[in-house]
Amino acid sequence: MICKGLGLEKGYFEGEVSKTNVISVNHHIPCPNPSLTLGMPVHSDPNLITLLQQCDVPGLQILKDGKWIGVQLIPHAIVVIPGLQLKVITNDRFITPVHRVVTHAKEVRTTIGVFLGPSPKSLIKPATPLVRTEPEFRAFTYPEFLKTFTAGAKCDAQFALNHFRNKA
Ligand SMILES: O=C(O)CCC(=O)C(=O)O
Ligand SMILES: [Fe+2]
Repeated sequence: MICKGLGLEKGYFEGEVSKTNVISVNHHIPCPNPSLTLGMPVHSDPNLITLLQQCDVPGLQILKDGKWIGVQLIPHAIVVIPGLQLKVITNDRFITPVHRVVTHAKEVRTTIGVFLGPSPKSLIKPATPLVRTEPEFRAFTYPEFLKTFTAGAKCDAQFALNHFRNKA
């Protein structure tokens, strides 16, 4: 579906670019005063794409126009979060949302995330059909990206993207 929307050949995201598959279960315990702590800090997912199964307790928020918006709870729906590699490969067409998880005063929140990401040897670069003049990013391997992303234990998406961005 993503390939079709972008005009890329079917199966473009199959193979090395989506070879790693990490399943993570997040168990957010209640916090009597949710203003004191977050369930998960502000971040952008560094992988290719994340598929998230929420439960019936709210908590996930996306930053939009400087405001935190709660992600709606729809029973059995999967939340699709484009990761930073999708932003690079689509040459900035995809937005990788900044998100966080707030705590709930009383309820436990358990979610299941499937994180699809590139294999270590996969070379990440903007897809040629999506580049008009110059690609926005230079080619890199996923381990190179993660090293920059996690430098100083910061998980700073803008820093990592700027590091690999071709300057005008
Ligand atoms: O638990 C959630 O709702 C979101 C988790 C998340 O953003 C992540 O694991 O990257
Ligand atoms: Fe996330």
